[in-house]
Amino acid sequence: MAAATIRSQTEFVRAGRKLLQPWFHRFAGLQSCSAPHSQFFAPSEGIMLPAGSFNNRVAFITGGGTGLGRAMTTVLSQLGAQCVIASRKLDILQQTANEISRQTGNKVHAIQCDVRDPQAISHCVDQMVALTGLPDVIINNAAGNFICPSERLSPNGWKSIIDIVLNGTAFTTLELGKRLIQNQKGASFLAITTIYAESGSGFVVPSASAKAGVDALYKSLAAEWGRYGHRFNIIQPGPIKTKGAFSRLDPTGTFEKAMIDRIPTGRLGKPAELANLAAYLSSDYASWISGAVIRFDGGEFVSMAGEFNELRRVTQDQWKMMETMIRSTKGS
Ligand SMILES: CCC/C=C/C=C/C(=O)SCCNC(=O)CCNC(=O)[C@H](O)C(C)(C)COP(=O)(O)OP(=O)(O)OC[C@H]1O[C@@H](n2cnc3c(N)ncnc32)[C@H](O)[C@@H]1OP(=O)(O)O
Ligand SMILES: NC(=O)C1=CN([C@@H]2O[C@H](COP(=O)(O)OP(=O)(O)OC[C@H]3O[C@@H](n4cnc5c(N)ncnc54)[C@H](OP(=O)(O)O)[C@@H]3O)[C@@H](O)[C@H]2O)C=CC1
Repeated sequence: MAAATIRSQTEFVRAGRKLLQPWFHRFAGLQSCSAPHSQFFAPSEGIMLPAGSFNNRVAFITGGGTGLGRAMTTVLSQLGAQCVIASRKLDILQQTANEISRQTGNKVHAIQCDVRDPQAISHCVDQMVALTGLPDVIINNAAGNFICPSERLSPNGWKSIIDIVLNGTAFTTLELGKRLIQNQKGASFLAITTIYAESGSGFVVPSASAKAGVDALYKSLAAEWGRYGHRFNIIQPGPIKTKGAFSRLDPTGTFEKAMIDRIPTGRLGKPAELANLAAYLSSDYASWISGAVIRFDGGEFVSMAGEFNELRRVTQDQWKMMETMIRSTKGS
């Protein structure tokens, strides 16, 4: 029975790839997914900041049990922070917390919390205060997403993404912000959005709308709450392979090559690279950075934006021919 299910899932994925392959080649213009020039941009995945940079600090990371949240928690914990991770699935959180604590020697706490529910957030913060006190670092990383033609989207499909991403970030930020203000405690807030928060994107319209809202929320609060000692920054990542993201955005594995092909640095990002940037922005080394929006995408955004960027594919012979044609044109 299990074998039959696995076989049918494999066949389903194969069928999906086959179905999408002609579309993929026609529209992405892909010849090959290999990018030899990525050798110039090899990732450095070691920890960047000096040891102890987060000693005596508490960091709160939503969605810290998996993917990029887990990577950020690992780096902050390695740098001395006491971390608190929160999301819906307590078993996954606890497993991650135990593994990171064991690896770094610093305690990671796991608290169940659905960020869509303001009361659950308030309860989560109560638990955190009892365990660690209020945080110095807050990373709003929890998200939900799936690719879907907008004409297939139900009201609840729209609502589920807006609730996790925009409302979840707002509820978490407001709850913590108010308590920090009351306690006259400064903090660094960081939101993980995405490159298409800026451009918008078809097929992920609820996510694009919610992430754009988060960008506006964080830029606005950077202006308003500096007077309380609070910094607000945003990282907009491009594609970084995690199970959570790629299972919802590239379920057949068809689009990964197209992403790599259009990224000027020729590869996807690595969770550890994002974690180093997040740690820097959350650290005292970045105490003069607030209201910043950092695009972290190997150049993908500008690569997709420029009218003539597809001319990268033109060969030297084709250039020679075109140059001759252009130079031979007289008058307008
Ligand atoms: C590549 C570069 C840019 C990348 C950007 C990446 C951005 C990211 O955010 S990646 C993060 C991805 N991680 C996750 O999504 C993890 C968490 N996700 C989830 O838990 C689920 O996927 C979901 C977001 C759907 C929420 O799960 P929940 O159990 O709360 O909801 P459901 O009851 O399953 O669904 C709620 C309504 O949505 C409809 N729906 C779900 N999936 C789809 C789909 N694939 N297509 C269309 N509609 C979908 C579902 O039917 C429900 O609506 P309704 O039936 O009307 O009740
Ligand atoms: N990977 C990528 O290519 C990119 C990712 N991003 C962003 O990076 C962040 C991390 O994504 P990534 O690590 O890839 O994906 P994951 O799916 O691994 O991370 C999403 C996390 O959000 C948590 N979460 C979802 N819904 C809720 C909820 N209602 N309440 C609390 N927590 C919730 C999930 O935990 P649980 O299920 O336990 O609740 C999970 O840990 C997201 O903000 C995403 O938008 C942006 C651009 C690119």
